[in-house]
Amino acid sequence: MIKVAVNGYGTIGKRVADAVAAQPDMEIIGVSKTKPGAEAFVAKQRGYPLYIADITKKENFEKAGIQVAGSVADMIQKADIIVDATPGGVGEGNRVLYEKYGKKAIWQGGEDHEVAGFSFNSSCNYTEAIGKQFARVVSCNTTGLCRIINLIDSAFGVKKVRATMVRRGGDPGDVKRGPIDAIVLNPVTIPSHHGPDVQSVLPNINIVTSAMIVPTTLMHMHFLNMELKNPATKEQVIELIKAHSRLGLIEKSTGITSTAELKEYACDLLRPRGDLWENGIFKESISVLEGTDLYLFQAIHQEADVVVETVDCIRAMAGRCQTASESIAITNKAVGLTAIR
Ligand SMILES: NC(=O)C1=CN([C@@H]2O[C@H](COP(=O)(O)OP(=O)(O)OC[C@H]3O[C@@H](n4cnc5c(N)ncnc54)[C@H](O)[C@@H]3O)[C@@H](O)[C@H]2O)C=CC1
Ligand SMILES: O=C(OP(=O)(O)O)[C@H](O)COP(=O)(O)O
Repeated sequence: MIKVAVNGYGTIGKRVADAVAAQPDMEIIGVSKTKPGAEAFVAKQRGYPLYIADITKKENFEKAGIQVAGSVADMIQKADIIVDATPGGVGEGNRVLYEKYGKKAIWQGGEDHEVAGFSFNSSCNYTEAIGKQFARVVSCNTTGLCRIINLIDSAFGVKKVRATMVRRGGDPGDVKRGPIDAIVLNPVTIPSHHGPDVQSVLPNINIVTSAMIVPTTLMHMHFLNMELKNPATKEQVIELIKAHSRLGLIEKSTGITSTAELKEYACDLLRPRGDLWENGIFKESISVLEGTDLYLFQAIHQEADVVVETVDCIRAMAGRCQTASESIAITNKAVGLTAIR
């Protein structure tokens, strides 16, 4: 069993912990928090040993009835690999600890590519991660972009991508975030950071992105245009999407034309936490104009899509599966991911 620690048991960390615990070849040896709170109680209920960043705060946890297994340094020493899901910018400072104990570590998309020197997406560069000490799973938006762009590029060649991201303001539990009543250009400059981030995984893709933030918490929405090198038909694109286990297709007959209805659908399908690990591509939006001009809308569940990628990244770095398809199949089966059709 691969011994996995999750440093930072928040929105992403708690999902990664459950996904790892569900795998046949991995186990959670500990998760970490800074303060006692609802997520610490969830960790206790799940039976994950809880470690804390600042051991002098141990009493605060114990007073709240939460047992502390030790410090983050203790946790790291017990693990084969650490998933760092601390808030963006915090994880970079943890690298010295992972180096000190000679451990493998995976960061999330809030950190810069340079923190690991390697950015990961299961469908695009799984084999490059095999045996690596450090990797970064790209952000939720970049993950959603990489999946579809790489698929289309492999089949028809992509000359140029233009994409606009309508980003959720914060996660459902992020009560202090906004905006409450605005569409914020974020960033106001073009290109946004998403294009270069896609290129950290797919260096040969010519891409320009722009982004804004809106007052919603459920999902992001992407508008994508890909100029193709070779002609394609709408039907061919749909067949390719259907064959990809992490690209979901939203049929007209569902009546779903929004993130809210899509999230409700995922909840009604009894996905854990209503998580949509796959891209939600609106079938009706797929259009190929003049043979080489592909357009589509896709919804991305920011809290979920990177979770399954992180599990594959663990398996690749541990050297357990030599191909992406093998690892993706194990991960999907263990969490119960069958892409929506
Ligand atoms: N929330 C999202 O939609 C997505 C987040 N990401 C990335 O995932 C990473 C984590 O983000 P979230 O889960 O949203 O953050 P979060 O704020 O929900 O969770 C972070 C957790 O880390 C803990 N923490 C803070 N400092 C710590 C420290 N020094 N040591 C140990 N634990 C510490 C906090 O108590 C909290 O439980 C970031 O890099 C973010 O950019 C990536 C994709 C989507
Ligand atoms: O990494 C993300 O988005 P991004 O790809 O737009 O940077 C996640 O949705 C987290 O974004 P946040 O930094 O707004 O919490």
